[in-house]
Amino acid sequence: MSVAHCRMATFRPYQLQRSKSVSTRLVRASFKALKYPAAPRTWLQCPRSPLTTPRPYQPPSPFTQRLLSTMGDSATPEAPSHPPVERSREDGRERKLLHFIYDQPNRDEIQGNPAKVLDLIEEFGKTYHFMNIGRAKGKFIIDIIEEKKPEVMIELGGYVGYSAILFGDAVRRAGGRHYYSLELNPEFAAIANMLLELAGLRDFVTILVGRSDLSLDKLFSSGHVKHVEVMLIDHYKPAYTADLKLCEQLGKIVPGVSVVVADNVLYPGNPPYLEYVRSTVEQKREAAKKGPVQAYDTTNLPQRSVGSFMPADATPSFELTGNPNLVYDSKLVKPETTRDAIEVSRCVGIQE
Ligand SMILES: C[S@@+](CC[C@H](N)C(=O)[O-])C[C@H]1O[C@@H](n2cnc3c(N)ncnc32)[C@H](O)[C@@H]1O
Repeated sequence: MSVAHCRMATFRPYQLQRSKSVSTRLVRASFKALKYPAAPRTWLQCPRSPLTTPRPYQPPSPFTQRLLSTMGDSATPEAPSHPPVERSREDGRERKLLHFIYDQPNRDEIQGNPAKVLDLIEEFGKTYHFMNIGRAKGKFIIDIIEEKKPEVMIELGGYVGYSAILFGDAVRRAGGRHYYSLELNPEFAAIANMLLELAGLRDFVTILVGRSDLSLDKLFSSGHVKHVEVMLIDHYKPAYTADLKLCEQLGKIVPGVSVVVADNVLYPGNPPYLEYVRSTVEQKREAAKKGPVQAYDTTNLPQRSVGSFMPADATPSFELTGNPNLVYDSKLVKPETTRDAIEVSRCVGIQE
């Protein structure tokens, strides 16, 4: 691998500091929202003794506001002056799922049975929409797991653990050693851990909470993961290309070994990612002449995707060039029953 194209990531302590303070504020905000769920306006206006008067409401900083606006009412530290708004996807459905599953009368039969936990997630998914990959697209990924028999599989974007249960079980059955699920939202991670526990996969699957790029860097630098065998990308749409480039420039994409699967490439779609994995080496070398970039490519991405999960002006934690010399055999795989598809990119060579 050429040294010129394989610059190590430049770590910026500023980025880490920023993400730490934001997560601290998020936790505080979540507790505040839980403590004062739906207090009427008069609640704030009641005369109080100086000892019990709440501190004047401090609005969050603009950065935190933008981050929180991507995460739903339960995380928004608004002054408790009006009832929470019911918005789709932000109505606590993930917590309701946990109660639904843990309230099953036959929990002893479910314990240790990944298929039964998946069935229950799907059953509850008839009432609420969940962002799970589903069985139809999942079947193709299970085929890849059975073919490649990865020792370790990584997923970017774990949500409530559906894909970690589906593919973690498949990796274990194929003789693998471990599954890492990288998830930004600690509440989703906590729910996923409870469902993994019920599925009997808690020891096999580790959820890393935080930004995927920082977690990937940690996994590689700690030696827990030597290189990418099978990786599912299913998280912040602008980060698909950035995180793949990070793996490339750290030397973790290996010809003949690494298979990268990206979800939602048709709906909501990910044109910059498809363009990157389908480009020739010459096209990528030309683009890389600009030098390392520390920004997400959001060209032709739906605005909704750019503002989901992360603030719309978020930037990667590292300067990125990728490795333009890597050659992929990249194909769309679309089940008949879904309108969406996955992109399966196999690294097949390195062009010097
Ligand atoms: C589509 S869902 C994942 C669904 C899951 N793979 C499944 O099929 O069950 C996307 C998840 O990615 C997480 N996410 C978004 N941006 C992220 C980031 N930068 N790092 C890690 N996780 C992220 C979100 O919190 C959300 O839970």
